[in-house]
Amino acid sequence: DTGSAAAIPINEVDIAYVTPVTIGTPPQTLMLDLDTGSSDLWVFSSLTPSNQVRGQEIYSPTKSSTSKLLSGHTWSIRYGDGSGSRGTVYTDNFTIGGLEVKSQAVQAALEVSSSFTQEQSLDGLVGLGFSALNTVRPSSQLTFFDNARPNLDEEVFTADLKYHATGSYDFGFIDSKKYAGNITYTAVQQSPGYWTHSLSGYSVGSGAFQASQISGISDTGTTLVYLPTAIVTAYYRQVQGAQNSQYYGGYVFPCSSTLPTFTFGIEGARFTIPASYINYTRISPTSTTCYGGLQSSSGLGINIFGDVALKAAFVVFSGTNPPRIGFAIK
Ligand SMILES: Cc1c(C=O)c(-c2nnc3c4c(C[n+]5cc6c(C)n(C)c(C)c6c(Cl)n5)n(C)c(C)c4cnn23)c(C)n1C
Repeated sequence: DTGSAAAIPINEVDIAYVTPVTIGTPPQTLMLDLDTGSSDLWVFSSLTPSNQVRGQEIYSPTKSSTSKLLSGHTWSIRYGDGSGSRGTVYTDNFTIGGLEVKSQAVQAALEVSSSFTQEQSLDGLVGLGFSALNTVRPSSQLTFFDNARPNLDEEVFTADLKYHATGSYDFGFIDSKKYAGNITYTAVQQSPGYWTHSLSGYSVGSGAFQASQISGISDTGTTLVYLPTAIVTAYYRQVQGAQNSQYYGGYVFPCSSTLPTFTFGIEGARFTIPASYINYTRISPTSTTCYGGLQSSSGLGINIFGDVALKAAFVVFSGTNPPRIGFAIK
């Protein structure tokens, strides 16, 4: 089997991408954020208190003839930005881009934090990390990818995220029309459950490539890129008027400043993030101060290759044994 679905930016600065999925019988369509940085599939539901729902589509298990309560099971998740949700669990038919998994664990939210309530275009998440990270208890549940794997033509899914445009996620095949040249693969360390791998180094603008192993996670659910302070300061040293603002919680600079590109290495291959991706957003609609798409990972305990980096490449998440991740120019 294979599947292919759109990855649609939810706002004009690609703060997150959502993908239409269908759940249950008859099919209920929700727009979910496919997130390689977590492993819970959770949705706004008919069980979510109405004062926590503001425009989101909801999953109503009672309206689905194929839903089954996974009795006695609960879940609770906290994300890197402090947001979170918790709830109960059903199994139901779940389809992304024509690829169906019967009896997928669908985690119905009983409570969501305010940042989810405020984001009306996001109806939940589909975790595509390793199932070891799933928070359902007493027995953890498998991700959509892990459930689909035995039926996939190839044990892969790919992410083709785009800058200010709709991209795609494919399951079970690698579409050679979506990239140029070769795919460079590198090893993935799957514990504790993220798609953890190393960059082989970086360069700023036209500067020399600095070879160094930088371990981090490729995370489609994180907006920006978080790298070691030494690398980030080297980058913003090239930006007139840049400063690391306590007030704004990161590197900001005059929107009129010229930004260099940022290049990262995967093994021997090189991928360049255009300056426009790193000139992320004005700190407020009328401000002339802009917030950077490259920020420091100090204090996070992990480096995160988020959407600002991933949208500069075609990325193959390979569930082979051992797992690996591949990057190609597009
Ligand atoms: C260690 C870490 C992160 C780890 O991942 C992280 C982060 N970065 N984007 C996101 C997340 C997103 C993407 N996302 C980011 C958003 C921001 C910054 N704002 C203002 C809105 C309205 C957002 C929405 Cl709707 N969506 N989503 C949906 C979730 C659940 C995230 C959790 N964390 N997260 C941050 C900011 N930090 C420090």
